[in-house]
Amino acid sequence: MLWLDLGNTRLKYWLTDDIGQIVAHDAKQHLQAPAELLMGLTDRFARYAPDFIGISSVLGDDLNVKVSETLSRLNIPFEFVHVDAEHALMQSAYDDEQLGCDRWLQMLGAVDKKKRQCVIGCGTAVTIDLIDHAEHLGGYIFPSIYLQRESLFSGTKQITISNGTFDSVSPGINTKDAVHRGIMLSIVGAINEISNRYPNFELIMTGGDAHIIAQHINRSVRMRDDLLLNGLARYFDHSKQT
Ligand SMILES: Nc1ncnc2c1ncn2[C@@H]1O[C@H](COP(=O)(O)OP(=O)(O)O)[C@@H](O)[C@H]1O
Ligand SMILES: CC(C)(COP(=O)(O)O)[C@@H](O)C(=O)NCCC(=O)O
Ligand SMILES: [K+]
Repeated sequence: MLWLDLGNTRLKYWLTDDIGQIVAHDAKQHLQAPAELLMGLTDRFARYAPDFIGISSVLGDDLNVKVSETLSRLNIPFEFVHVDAEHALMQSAYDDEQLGCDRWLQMLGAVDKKKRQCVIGCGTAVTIDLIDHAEHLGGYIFPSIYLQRESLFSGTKQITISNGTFDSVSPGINTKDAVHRGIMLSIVGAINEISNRYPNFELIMTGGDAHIIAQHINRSVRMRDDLLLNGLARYFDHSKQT
């Protein structure tokens, strides 16, 4: 199988064998041209001859059409995931016409009907979703640390910071530190607030920036780099059965 995750910043793919083991995977920035990036990967994909392609995309209809055109050349059946608030594995209170398919799949990949869970996706946006015994209660969307920095840079005259590291949440005594630490505190503070409000929810993190953010969280956090892939596998496994 070939699994594709088209996020706002990166295209990730995983090739798996008959028993679900990953035989190849990668993550690449697509610069809003995922179809062109995929075109360059088709030889590689064809060599593994997957029998099916499952896709999660949050890039919208126009780019999805272009991606479909590129994938059609492979002559391998493919299918985009559609969010279903009434899925057998997880019910959701969220408007399923609006819920991002990556958020939903990450939850589907984590959901356990015996648990209370808080799934934190750290990509182009940071998302925090609450699941109570396989019922999605809803969640929150924040700009990532990088988007927050870009908005300060473009919305102010005296903040000219465009690089630096997010390594602390102590008070800054210069602009560069104040910017990076303030941004990190906004996300860490939100996660701490959620974990105070929902003390019995297990914190689960995934996404490109999960490791940077997790360093500043005092509670134990379960890192799950495989959540979206697991969600894709569960989704298509289920749709084959029904
Ligand atoms: N302006 C930026 N500078 C540096 N890295 C960035 C910037 N914007 C995004 N990134 C990186 O891109 C990655 C996006 O994570 P990922 O989980 O792949 O997100 P998405 O699913 O939204 O594409 C993150 O690791 C983040 O560090
Ligand atoms: C919230 C997101 C931008 C996160 O995307 P990502 O950071 O993974 O690229 C995406 O899931 C999305 O576009 N969602 C639609 C809005 C919603 O979930 O309500
Ligand atoms: K957007």
